[in-house]
Amino acid sequence: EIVGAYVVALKGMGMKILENISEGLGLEKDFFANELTEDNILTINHYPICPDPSLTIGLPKHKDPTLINIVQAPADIPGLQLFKDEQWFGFETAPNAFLVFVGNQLEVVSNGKMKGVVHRVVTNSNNARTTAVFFVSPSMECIVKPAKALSEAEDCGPLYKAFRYKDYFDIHTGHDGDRDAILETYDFKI
Ligand SMILES: O=C(O)CCC(=O)C(=O)O
Ligand SMILES: [Fe+2]
Repeated sequence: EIVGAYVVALKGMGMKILENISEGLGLEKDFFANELTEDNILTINHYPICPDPSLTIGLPKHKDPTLINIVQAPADIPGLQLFKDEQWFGFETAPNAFLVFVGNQLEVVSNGKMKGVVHRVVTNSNNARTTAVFFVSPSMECIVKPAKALSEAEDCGPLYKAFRYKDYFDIHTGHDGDRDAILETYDFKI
């Protein structure tokens, strides 16, 4: 019952965030209120205490295969790291804050205006860490492509090819979210 209410609230928050993003991108407010956001999954990740964090990683380097991910993580136990300028860095979060990650599908739909964030989770030797991650994804049959309004408005044309989400997802899971493998398959031009 509680998880059900939590998921409904997360979906509502996700759609609100996407409404604001569509507005920021200059798209209609309800641009994402369709099969682009139809598939929603709540996962719980548990990272046990690791005696020697140099030997193992919690979650390897990846970009999320979704439109957005909403992460609730304990503020006082570090773990998440972002990859920027060829290096990893951790960051602090506020208590009870949600982290919103841009996934690959939002990168495609926004025609590259928003970039999927490369991240990983490291382990630590002092505390176990548990996080809740809500995935907002297209349905498997959804055709994902750059929003026409964006590719036409700037004369740059679509920077990504259209694809069926299931085809993308199968490659993503087969390559652990490896960016290059996905870019190669879809001939992304960036
Ligand atoms: O557990 C976390 O801190 C992040 C998890 C994550 O990146 C994911 O599930 O895609
Ligand atoms: Fe992730």
